[in-house]
Amino acid sequence: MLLSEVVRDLKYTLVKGDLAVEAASVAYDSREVTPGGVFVAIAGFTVDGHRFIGKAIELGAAAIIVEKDVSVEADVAVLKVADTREALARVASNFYGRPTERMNVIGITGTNGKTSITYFLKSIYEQAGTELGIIGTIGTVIGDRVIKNKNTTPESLNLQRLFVEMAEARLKHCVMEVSSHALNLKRVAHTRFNTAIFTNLTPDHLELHRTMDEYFEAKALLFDMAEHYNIVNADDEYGRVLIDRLRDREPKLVTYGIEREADIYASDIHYFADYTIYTVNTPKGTALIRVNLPGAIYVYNSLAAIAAAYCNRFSLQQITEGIAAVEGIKGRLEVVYQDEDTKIIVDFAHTEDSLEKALSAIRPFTKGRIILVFGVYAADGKPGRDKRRGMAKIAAQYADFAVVTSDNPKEQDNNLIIREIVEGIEAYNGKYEAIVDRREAIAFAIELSKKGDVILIAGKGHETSQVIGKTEVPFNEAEIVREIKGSRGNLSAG
Ligand SMILES: CC(=O)N[C@H]1[C@@H](OP(=O)(O)OP(=O)(O)OC[C@H]2O[C@@H](n3ccc(=O)[nH]c3=O)[C@H](O)[C@@H]2O)O[C@H](CO)[C@@H](O)[C@@H]1O[C@H](C)C(=O)N[C@@H](C)C(=O)N[C@H](CCC(=O)O)C(=O)O
Ligand SMILES: Nc1ncnc2c1ncn2[C@@H]1O[C@H](COP(=O)(O)OP(=O)(O)OP(=O)(O)O)[C@@H](O)[C@H]1O
Repeated sequence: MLLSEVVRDLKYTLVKGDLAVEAASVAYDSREVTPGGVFVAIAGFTVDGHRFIGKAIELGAAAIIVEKDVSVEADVAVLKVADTREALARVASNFYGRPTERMNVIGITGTNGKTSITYFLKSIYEQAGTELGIIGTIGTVIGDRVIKNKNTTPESLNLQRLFVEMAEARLKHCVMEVSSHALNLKRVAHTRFNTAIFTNLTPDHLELHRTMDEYFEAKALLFDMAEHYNIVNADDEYGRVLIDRLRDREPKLVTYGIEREADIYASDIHYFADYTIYTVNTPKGTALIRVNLPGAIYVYNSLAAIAAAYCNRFSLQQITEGIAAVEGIKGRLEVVYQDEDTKIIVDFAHTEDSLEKALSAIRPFTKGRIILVFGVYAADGKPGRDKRRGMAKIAAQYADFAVVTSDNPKEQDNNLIIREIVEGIEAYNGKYEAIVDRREAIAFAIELSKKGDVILIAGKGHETSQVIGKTEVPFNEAEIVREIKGSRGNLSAG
């Protein structure tokens, strides 16, 4: 493709060189530049990509896109733009032939529930005989293939490439999780969304966004991008702020909820230990829904998926069958062990709100105690301390006993993290034991449990490794539970 085509609709100043050259590839990492490629220099959080222009030229770059003044002697084209992250998204979309112009893309943002919604939607599409690709925390799913993503929402260049892979696999529909980081860092700029969904907003990622309002404004960006529908949770405080902003505006606003008036809402909800039954009310009629996951959170998540499917013209029968066909979601209140005495559940809850919701979903069906095994990963500083304190408070108030352990301590001081959590639990008179090694902590909880108790292992969900320092060590909680339990009992999942 000619460089002039690659930079179509990009606002730039041509500092040197000309655009009538072939552009063989695009890279935002100098180490990935190939001969004849375009290198986009990004000033990152750790290093400044402009420092690696020399390296990119050594590897054969034909063009460089920068946002700073640079001096380049080599015979390459240099284009200066206002924001290279935005430029990367434009160039990536052009280079891959603007794939989302021929695709139906549904974007989901919000603190919790995004992954679950992608799986409910995939199932509805499948029941109706249509394939839906997924991009999110669990990876990119294209048919039977799961590709690991470095980020929940990949960098624009990787993202546009994934859309092309979906198109090559003849997928015309994609649902993706859109993180607030991605919106701020322009990873989804120049992606065309048909529908946008807002789940909820509770404290998380405050090390990057600083305040809840900043965090909200980052999420809100998605709702200026969707072309046909904006779907918003009417029961969420920030959802209602968004609704006020989006009402009487294009695209069409569709609300969902349980408590407040909404276009699509649940009534007659009956909660059971492993599933929930409710009536969904839509402008086109009602239907009985069975969700094979417990708790109000999965009523909300399934409602969001139903709203998106409704907007995309699926029938109530297809919707009902699709939701019922989801037997469970990896690491989401997943029962990894059950016998007549104990139930052991693994869940991805890693924020204050999600931990509270996960514990609340389990409580009504627990005859004995809830023993919670958890740690908190959060960087140092006030947002990190607040998160540890907040989750400790929930543990003290909603669990009967907490085994405090490590999550993904990364390069943080694990003992300090655990000490801060323990202080938080003590402040609310909670019962606890602190065991740094997560496997030992799980073993301790199992040893401690008595007939009727439920063990909730929270924080890592579907993840199969633990990051300690810079090392990623294998850590599969379902397998670990099975090993500890040996051949006793009856494994129900994993
Ligand atoms: C804090 C953050 O968001 N960092 C993201 C950012 O990295 P960065 O700015 O630190 O990059 P950097 O290392 O400073 O490098 C700057 C530039 O120089 C380039 N470089 C670097 C070295 C070199 O030799 N040559 C070279 O060209 C790099 O490729 C890069 O383009 O840009 C990278 C490329 O897009 C991202 O992969 C990276 O995500 C990191 C891995 C991350 O952990 N991000 C998290 C916070 C995140 O984005 N999370 C959200 C939400 C998750 C959730 O749902 O909870 C997500 O969407 O994943
Ligand atoms: N609607 C909800 N409201 C609050 N908490 C929820 C909701 N849905 C799920 N959760 C809790 O949050 C955890 C993460 O859920 P899920 O993976 O669906 O969210 P997510 O938005 O994809 O999160 P992340 O971006 O961190 O991957 C679940 O394991 C559960 O404990």
